[in-house]
Amino acid sequence: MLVFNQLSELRQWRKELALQGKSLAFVPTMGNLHEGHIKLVEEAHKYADVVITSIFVNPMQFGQNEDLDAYPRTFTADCDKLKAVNNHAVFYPNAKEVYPNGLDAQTYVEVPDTAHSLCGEATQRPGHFRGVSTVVTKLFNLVQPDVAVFGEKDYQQLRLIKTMVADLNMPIEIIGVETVREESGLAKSSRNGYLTAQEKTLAPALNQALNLVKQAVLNGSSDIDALEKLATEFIDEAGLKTDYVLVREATTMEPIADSHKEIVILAAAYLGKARLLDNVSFKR
Ligand SMILES: Nc1ncnc2c1ncn2[C@@H]1O[C@H](COP(=O)(O)OP(=O)(O)OP(=O)(O)O)[C@@H](O)[C@H]1O
Ligand SMILES: CC(C)(CO)[C@@H](O)C(=O)[O-]
Ligand code: BAL
Repeated sequence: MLVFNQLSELRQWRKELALQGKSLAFVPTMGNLHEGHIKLVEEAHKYADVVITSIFVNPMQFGQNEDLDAYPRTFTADCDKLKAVNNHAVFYPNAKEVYPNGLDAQTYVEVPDTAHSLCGEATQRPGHFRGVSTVVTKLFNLVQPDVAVFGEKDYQQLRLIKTMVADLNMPIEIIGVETVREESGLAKSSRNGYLTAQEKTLAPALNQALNLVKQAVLNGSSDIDALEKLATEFIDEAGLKTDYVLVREATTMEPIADSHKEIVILAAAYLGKARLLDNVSFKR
């Protein structure tokens, strides 16, 4: 498996691939890989001749009091996992090369609706989505993939990338992959590593709450405020602290109307040192 630290090495390799007429699929990650990431790599193989994964803990998407320094960095173990699924190349740049003019550079990418108005993220993680759209644009410029693969676990992120790629005419197909879960229903996530054994037994309540609301919507419940409140109470009573529960139209993520058939329920909650995210989407 090839490992590129330097942007110049990556660019040279990319040119050679193009000359060979090979297509390229890209899996962006922040490392500390688990079965969710590995599923993305396996899916990526279905769409292109060659698969490249990036490992980059992007400073721009972390808030001031977030876990940038504590974020788990496990490069050697990550490479072993990637080799085992025939990932061809790893892009592992340093922050100075990705941000040559620092984090206060004048140019950034923002998808305003997602960055500012959705799902409480604007209040809980200001600047987070601007950091994601900016770094994903940089990574796309560097890697120049034909296809890029993202997890549905980060539902708003996936919607944001799809909107950005369409708005900016980026010639990249975006593939979403279903969330990989523990047997308990808990969505796999790098930050689950922050949970104690005791907290891990509480964490599945987030997914249980989503399924409760899903079932109620399928049974014809239309009092969305009451359903969001019910789920919030369920999560809080289990010992987590709800950030938000929102029942939305699946593509636009607007509040739902009777005409909407595709629904997503999004939730985030704090537990110990972790902030857990989950969602379920379905047709009614
Ligand atoms: N359980 C999962 N199933 C499928 N895809 C996932 C899962 N967890 C993460 N991904 C996807 O992997 C990609 C990289 O995510 P990232 O490296 O941030 O991992 P993470 O587990 O989401 O980490 P964190 O706990 O920091 O949110 C993203 O596209 C993300 O949606
Ligand atoms: C897409 C991403 C790699 C950008 O840093 C990150 O937000 C993630 O891991 O989901
Ligand atoms: N998986 C999303 C990356 C983040 O929370 O910063």
